[in-house]
Amino acid sequence: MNSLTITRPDDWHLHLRDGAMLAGVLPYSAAHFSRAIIMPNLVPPVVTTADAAAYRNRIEMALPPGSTFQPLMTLYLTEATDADDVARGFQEGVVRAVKLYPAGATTNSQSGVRDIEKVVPVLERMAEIGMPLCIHGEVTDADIDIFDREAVFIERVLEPLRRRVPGLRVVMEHVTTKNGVDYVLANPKGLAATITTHHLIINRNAILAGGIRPHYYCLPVAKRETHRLALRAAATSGDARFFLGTDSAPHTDASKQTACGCAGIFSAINTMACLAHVFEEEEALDRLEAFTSLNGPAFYGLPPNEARMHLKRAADPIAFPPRIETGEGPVTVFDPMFPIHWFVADEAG
Ligand SMILES: NC(=O)N[C@@H](CC(=O)O)C(=O)O
Ligand SMILES: [Zn+2]
Ligand SMILES: [Zn+2]
Repeated sequence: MNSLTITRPDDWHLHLRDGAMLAGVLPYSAAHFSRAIIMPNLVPPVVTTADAAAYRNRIEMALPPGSTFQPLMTLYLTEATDADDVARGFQEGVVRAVKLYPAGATTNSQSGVRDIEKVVPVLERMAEIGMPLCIHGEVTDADIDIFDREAVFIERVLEPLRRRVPGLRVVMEHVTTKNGVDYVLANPKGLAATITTHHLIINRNAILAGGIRPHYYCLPVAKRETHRLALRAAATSGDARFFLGTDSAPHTDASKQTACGCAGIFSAINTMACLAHVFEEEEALDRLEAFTSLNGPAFYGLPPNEARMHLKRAADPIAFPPRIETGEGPVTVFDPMFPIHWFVADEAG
């Protein structure tokens, strides 16, 4: 197959940052995606509906002229989050979901939640009104091995939390393990997971074998091959509980290529091309649309986009830029380590 037409995709997990970085990266997401769930881990984080409305406005101001890209806003859950503010934001359509970061789990998560009991009233309110909770599912205990943190989180935090607040709709963000996939498969109601492009492509060897490669370091960290294969099977299965969240997370090269580099992979530019490659490899091109364009809207209670996207396969590999320039400095683009022949034939403005 050399071309494919799908419903225009959405990105259900995206970091756009703010200021000069926002201006530098936003056009790439807006060129391919109609909507995206925007992560709230700014400094300081997006914690109130007013913060979310102001951030949405800054995103809209940074859009290329004529773009119809729609940012779907989230709130960063803290132990001081006000349930009334959350409910108001959801009912007014300003806020689509709340994001739970365990304190210290990832980039800018210092204000995250330490004691789940403290946020139970907010979670109960969300369950009542049908508002989804997006979770960065890793424990932060120093004595838990970094490669085990997702699996341990499911057992120790996620399962008890879901029992404590039945009816809460949960998205396990960027699942990276077979444990995560199996947990979703075993729980038919109110649970879904996003999967990133890069976790379908790299395993942990990409970061560590033959030299340390900071541009493959992200959180949750890529795991061993068996996990990558489980993620591929889930993403290409067509199962409505799995959908795309690129977790495109730009950091400048200076902040990644250093003794203590930031976690995050910037993939907005070539995500759709990489995904077409992966789904072709898995003989599942007919299920790409479910993963990128249908399952996410269904979970979030939104209609799929009316617009279409045309993907084409070129005879020669596509030359994606190795990095982009932003007002904050260069940002390296995800390199899948294989030639990509697919490209998006109709980029939006
Ligand atoms: N994924 C990452 O490695 N980094 C994200 C944070 C996150 O999604 O955990 C970031 O904001 O840089
Ligand atoms: Zn995360
Ligand atoms: Zn993220």
